[in-house]
Amino acid sequence: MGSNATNWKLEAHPNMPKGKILAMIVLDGWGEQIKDEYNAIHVAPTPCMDSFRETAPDRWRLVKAHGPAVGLPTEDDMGNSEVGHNALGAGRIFAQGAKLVDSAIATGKLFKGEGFNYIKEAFPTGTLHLIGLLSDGGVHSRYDQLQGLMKGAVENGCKRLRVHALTDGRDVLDGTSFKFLEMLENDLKELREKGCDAQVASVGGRMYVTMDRYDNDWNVVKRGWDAQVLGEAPHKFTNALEGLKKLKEADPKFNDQYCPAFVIVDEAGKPVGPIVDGDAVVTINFRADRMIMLAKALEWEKFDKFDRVRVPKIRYAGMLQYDGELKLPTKYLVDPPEIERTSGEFLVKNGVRTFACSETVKFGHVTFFWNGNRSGYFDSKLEEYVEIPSDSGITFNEQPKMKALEIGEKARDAILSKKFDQIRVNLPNGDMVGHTGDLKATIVACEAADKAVKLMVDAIEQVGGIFVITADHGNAEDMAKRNPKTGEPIKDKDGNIQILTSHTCAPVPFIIGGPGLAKEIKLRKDLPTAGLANVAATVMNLHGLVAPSDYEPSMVEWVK
Ligand SMILES: O=C(O)[C@@H](CO)OP(=O)(O)O
Ligand SMILES: [Mn+2]
Ligand SMILES: [Mn+2]
Repeated sequence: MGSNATNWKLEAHPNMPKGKILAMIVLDGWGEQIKDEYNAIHVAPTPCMDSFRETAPDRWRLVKAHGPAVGLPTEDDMGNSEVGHNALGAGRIFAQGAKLVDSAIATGKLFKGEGFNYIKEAFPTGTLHLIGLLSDGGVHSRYDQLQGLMKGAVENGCKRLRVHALTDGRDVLDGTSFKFLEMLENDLKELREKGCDAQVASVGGRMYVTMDRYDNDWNVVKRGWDAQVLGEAPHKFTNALEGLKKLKEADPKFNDQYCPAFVIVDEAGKPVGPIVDGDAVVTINFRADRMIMLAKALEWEKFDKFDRVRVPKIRYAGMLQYDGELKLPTKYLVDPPEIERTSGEFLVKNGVRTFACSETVKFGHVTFFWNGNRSGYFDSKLEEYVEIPSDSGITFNEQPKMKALEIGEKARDAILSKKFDQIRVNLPNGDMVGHTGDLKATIVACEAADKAVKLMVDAIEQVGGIFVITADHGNAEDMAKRNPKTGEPIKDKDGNIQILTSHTCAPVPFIIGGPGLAKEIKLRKDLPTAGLANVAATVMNLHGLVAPSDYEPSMVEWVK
């Protein structure tokens, strides 16, 4: 159903009252896991979060936050912020980027589409550049999709191929960049045997090169631009894998996420793959947030974020279109999921005044992702979105409290002002610090997030409101790689654990409470497999409204 045909009116709920101020709190990266020393949430003092389960166990449950429950291909796919917030906001499960690309490649549809035809025009005389995250994490990209794309491009006439690889270590174990680069080198060798001049052109770690988001730090994108487009970087090597090895040897603190940028040069010292006029470029990530800034640099004529020095005339396509509102990029290989009629839009159109807040690194999560990958307000008279600037240029284990307190205070003030019906926040700590793999810092991070929750819950007490607390996926609850059968942390011969920097497949808590929550409102017992997509209808009920019939069912009911 297109938005033109949409009936936006939501019926009043027969029993649940309207007009309660509702705090919608998302703890990023906060799952439920074995309570041992590698569970940072368990180790951290989190008296507020603990109290809900202890004092009102019937208002506490777990919900699914990974795999098919959030539109990902398989049960082995851990959750992530994009799919998690999409599901939370949309109230329905959409086949997500990962799945859409899989099927477009498997059916060959990708190679017949408008986007591919567009870049194909460059094949006879130009080079095809593929830029993106090199791992099988499945959060932003997947290696088998890159393989499929390279193979299909060569079959469709690509004669010269360059890969600009971004090492991961965040969605996969740190140190695996070597394995993936080796796989890539082997695949490129095979393509060369088929007559395509295929090589790695540049490498850099995702958090230091290219994959910034929400305009947090344009230097990150500039480093990538210099290496990928201009062929300039602080390090130059004739072989990618050797380059990676040398950088690791030279720096004891080396890790995949922050690998410095380097370019591959030929025997004469000339970069093998700068991007030049007449080339084609594809950004291979399917996930939007960390590709948007690069897409702007590649596509926008007017651009003042950094000096691009040289702007090549290229044919550029994204794996997906990353921003439907901005139509960015204009060309793309796979149609993104059409996430329409989100709860945010419904609620605003039914007069629910909405306040949303996070710090920069997660700001788009409670706005852009929540609203179905859509930027901006639905109705600027009824909405206010506040972004608190994140620290930039540091890894978050250096400042694990991040801006939790500031977010909590802003939300508290918004609650107490009574100017809003819904106050929605994302608290990034568990996730952002969890990704650093620093257990001690993650414990501090979880404590800070708990304090922020307390600020909001106390404010809800004062205004007689309702709170809803959940998370978008797991992360901080598990900082060690575990044996999948026993759940025991895997230890090496020296007894050291393998640090887990990634998200998890754990379920996440879902909690309701507050003085405005009538005692007749109960969590349903008949939805044991409910997931994040069930939250939107629940929240609509708590606002006194009946959810649209195609939404996943509400987890609450009125019991006399
Ligand atoms: O940092 C990110 O991009 C992802 C992990 O790849 O985390 P999140 O989904 O929580 O934003
Ligand atoms: Mn997240
Ligand atoms: Mn994360």
